[in-house]
Amino acid sequence: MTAKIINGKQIAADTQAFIKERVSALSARGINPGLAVILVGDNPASHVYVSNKVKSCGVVGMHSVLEQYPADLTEAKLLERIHALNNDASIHGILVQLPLPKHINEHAVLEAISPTKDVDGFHLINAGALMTGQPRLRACTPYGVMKMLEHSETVLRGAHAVVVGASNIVGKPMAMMMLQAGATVTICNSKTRDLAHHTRQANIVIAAVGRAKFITGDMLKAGAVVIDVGMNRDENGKLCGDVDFESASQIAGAISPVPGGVGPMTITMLLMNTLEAAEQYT
Ligand SMILES: Nc1nc(=O)c2c([nH]1)NC[C@@H]1CN(c3ccc(C(=O)N[C@@H](CCC(=O)O)C(=O)O)cc3)C=[N+]21
Ligand SMILES: [Mg+2]
Repeated sequence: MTAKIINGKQIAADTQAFIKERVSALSARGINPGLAVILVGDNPASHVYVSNKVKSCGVVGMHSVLEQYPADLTEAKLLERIHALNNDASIHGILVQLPLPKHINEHAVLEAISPTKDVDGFHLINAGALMTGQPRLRACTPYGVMKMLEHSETVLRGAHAVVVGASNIVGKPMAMMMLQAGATVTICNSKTRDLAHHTRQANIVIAAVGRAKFITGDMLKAGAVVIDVGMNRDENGKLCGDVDFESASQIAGAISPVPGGVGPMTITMLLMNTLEAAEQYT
């Protein structure tokens, strides 16, 4: 069996076309959605991601501002900037790129962002809203994965989904979204005994462990839908996911690649969240 490819890049392009229409409809009513991205320090990967986010805003006709600060920026200064952006009517979404330098308390920063402008969906209010089944702004990566499952016509209701990884930004919100959609969800973590026993039961596997090519074909049920959230470098420095694509694509029914899978959807759902924030909170 050779798996169908879930093409995140294509789904992202289609979704962006839809976002672009809604942006122009909103602009016609005098509201131009705006995103502020804050980057602290000089992590080269962060620079690439952040410039991609700003570029994507342009593609859908959104306003964006990029604020860059040196690594020694104080937490107080950063909080001051967030408060200013919270009160800036031209800005509907605020994203503080992670990771932050160690001297800055990440939790304090994320909680300082107004929940109505929290387009990452990381604020306690937004995490809690998802948890209690009344989602407001949702974490971009799992939100994007939900769109990928929808586009690949994967049935969630009654299905068994296994999430490998329990982070606050991917694993936990992912599990909540699929649970809400009617799936039976197992959340595995780095300490799970006999992980393959769990993944082999799954109709849907979401790999978000941060270990290159960790999920192999022998760990899958035949025909499973596999979404790879990983972003790693392999032994040759090439970008690769948490799934061993070569073996997994022989067993899976559908699989998302890296690159060209979840990554482009994460950025697209950031735009979607900014649009939703502008539509709902102005
Ligand atoms: N506050 C915050 N929010 C984030 O959403 C956030 C963050 N911090 N810090 C870093 C991670 C990483 N991230 C990516 C998004 C898209 C791609 C992406 O588009 N990847 C392309 C490939 C890119 C390449 O070639 O390097 C793909 O998968 O096809 C990658 C990584 C968002 N993050
Ligand atoms: Mg990808």
